[in-house]
Amino acid sequence: MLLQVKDLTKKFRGLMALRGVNFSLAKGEVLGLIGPNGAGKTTVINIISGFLKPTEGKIFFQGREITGFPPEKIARLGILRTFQHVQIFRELTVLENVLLGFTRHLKRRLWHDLLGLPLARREEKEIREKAQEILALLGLADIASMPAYELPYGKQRQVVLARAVASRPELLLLDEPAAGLSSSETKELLLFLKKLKDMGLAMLIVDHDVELIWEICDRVAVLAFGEVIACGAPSQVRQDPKVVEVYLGS
Ligand SMILES: Nc1ncnc2c1ncn2[C@@H]1O[C@H](COP(=O)(O)OP(=O)(O)OP(=O)(O)O)[C@@H](O)[C@H]1O
Repeated sequence: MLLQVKDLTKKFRGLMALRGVNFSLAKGEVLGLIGPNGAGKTTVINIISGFLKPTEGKIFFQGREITGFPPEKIARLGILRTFQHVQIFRELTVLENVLLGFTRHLKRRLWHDLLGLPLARREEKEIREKAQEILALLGLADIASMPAYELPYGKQRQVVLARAVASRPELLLLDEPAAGLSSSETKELLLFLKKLKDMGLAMLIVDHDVELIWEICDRVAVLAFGEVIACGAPSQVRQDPKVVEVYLGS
């Protein structure tokens, strides 16, 4: 298993936000996490990515326990999260934004720059080529030299995801990727996420757009009042009477 979440509990003062949450995610798998407002979805993402510590429970990544590790360390291990609000460098071009995604792999870079060694120039050329490759693969090549602020919101979302891909994560945690998008932008996002899936990237996706979730996810876990009330293939989960009652019915 790539990721295992075991008996996760989170208390915020008097409030039990999570009560014994269990689920796992295999390599290359796309898992959806849905549920009503306040169910605890963002809290799960915050704990996996190290932004919050659980009250109880453990997180394992590639067989290693990572519970309570700081966010930078978790990111270095290959778990990358995106936020509900787009975090983009508005003045930089699309290509430059994607180039920044490579910094996780640029350990030697600074020294070679300082010493003026040819390796730095060679490495930079290689990275530019790789960034162009990613943009081409994701259908963003034609906007590579545009400044990010000129792009519509939906495209900015895609650029943020392309930058995440450039850092070669093992697992992407997406917090409401479709929030604020129009229905045509959401359709475009779905195609984009399918490309990431075809690259073999594992993803945990939290979103209220259930159509997007049914389309892209291999399995879906439903959270209500801090508990997983159903987990399985989209076709099963969407017909589960409990899920219909607490989430879909409304
Ligand atoms: N830092 C915090 N301090 C206190 N309570 C919190 C904190 N973060 C979340 N909560 C509470 O924990 C519960 C779960 O919140 P969470 O944001 O994880 O839900 P969610 O399923 O992501 O909801 P939404 O779909 O509305 O984003 C809510 O009752 C929320 O008010």
